[in-house]
Amino acid sequence: MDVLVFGAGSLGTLVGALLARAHDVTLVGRDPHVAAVREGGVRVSGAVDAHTAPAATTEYDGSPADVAVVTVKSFDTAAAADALAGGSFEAVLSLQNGFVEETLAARLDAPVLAGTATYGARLLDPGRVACTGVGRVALGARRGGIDPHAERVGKAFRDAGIETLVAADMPRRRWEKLAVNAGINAATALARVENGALTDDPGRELARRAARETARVARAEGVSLPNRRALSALDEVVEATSDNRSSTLQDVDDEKRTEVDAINGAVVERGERHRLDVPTNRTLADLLRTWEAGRGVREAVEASAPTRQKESSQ
Ligand SMILES: NC(=O)C1=CN([C@@H]2O[C@H](COP(=O)(O)OP(=O)(O)OC[C@H]3O[C@@H](n4cnc5c(N)ncnc54)[C@H](O)[C@@H]3O)[C@@H](O)[C@H]2O)C=CC1
Ligand SMILES: CC(C)(CO)C(=O)C(=O)O
Repeated sequence: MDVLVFGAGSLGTLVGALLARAHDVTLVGRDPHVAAVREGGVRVSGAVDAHTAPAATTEYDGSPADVAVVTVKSFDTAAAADALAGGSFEAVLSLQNGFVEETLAARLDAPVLAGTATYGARLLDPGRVACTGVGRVALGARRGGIDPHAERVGKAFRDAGIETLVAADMPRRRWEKLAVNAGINAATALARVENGALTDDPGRELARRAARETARVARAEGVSLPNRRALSALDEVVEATSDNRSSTLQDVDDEKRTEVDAINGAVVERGERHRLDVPTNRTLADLLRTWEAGRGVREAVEASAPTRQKESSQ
């Protein structure tokens, strides 16, 4: 299978290098990483040991591929879709955080599959990536149901030795992952702690409040996500990744823009559609956006707009 991985950073390089064990893979990324991959391939260390030689480029040339895997940060999705628009793919798979599939689907002709990845990846140096935790890729039709493209892509991932589940309930799974990220990412980034710090109060209850709010918004969106399911997923991930520095904490460490808009910000935005107040997510989003504006990693943004309920009561 011909695979294009668009966004050869931490996750894209790990997944692309592993896929290259069984498929023809081309990474699209930036120098000096691309130059190093061209020179010596990708060395994977940590929980997985591998050395493969995918092709690599800084500019996608429109060559067709069976599947395009998108692994840019959520806020780069529209630009990535524009770059891919000239290509021909049997399917496009997003492994990103956030509800980005619609952005891809609006710009690309190919069927867009939803995916979640609980592998941990960290780009160490150009050409070197660490697998900081073996997780699982879940993928399927973004609106749920059985999809032949998902079956084919899932087989390709499994043939490359990637733990993969082809799921018919991706809407629920994406909201469940969002509840986990809403609970973990901002809290650990703002408190500058590893995920395990959320095992005990006050962090545990803070994370649970954000996750419960997220599950409530999911239900308002017509997705069946009971609080108990969101909270058990949160507990499982906190325990399984207790030594991890969340991706948002890593972004704060590196003084880089975070994915707050795709995580807590998305809960606030979707909640407003249903006149639901989500004070914990709103506060976490406003704090992270304040940090981003203060560090100049994004233009100053308006604080989250007050909910309509508040406006109507004024
Ligand atoms: N790193 C991890 O362990 C995991 C990451 N994710 C998700 O995967 C997505 C990517 O995360 P990371 O890999 O950590 O981010 P990253 O920032 O390491 O990788 C994204 C890469 O895409 C590249 N890129 C962006 N636009 C490009 C363009 N137009 N042309 C070429 N290259 C371009 C960037 O230069 C960067 O290297 C995020 O949504 C994240 O939440 C999900 C699970 C785990
Ligand atoms: C699951 C979790 C929270 C692991 O750290 C993650 O997805 C992230 O850091 O973005």
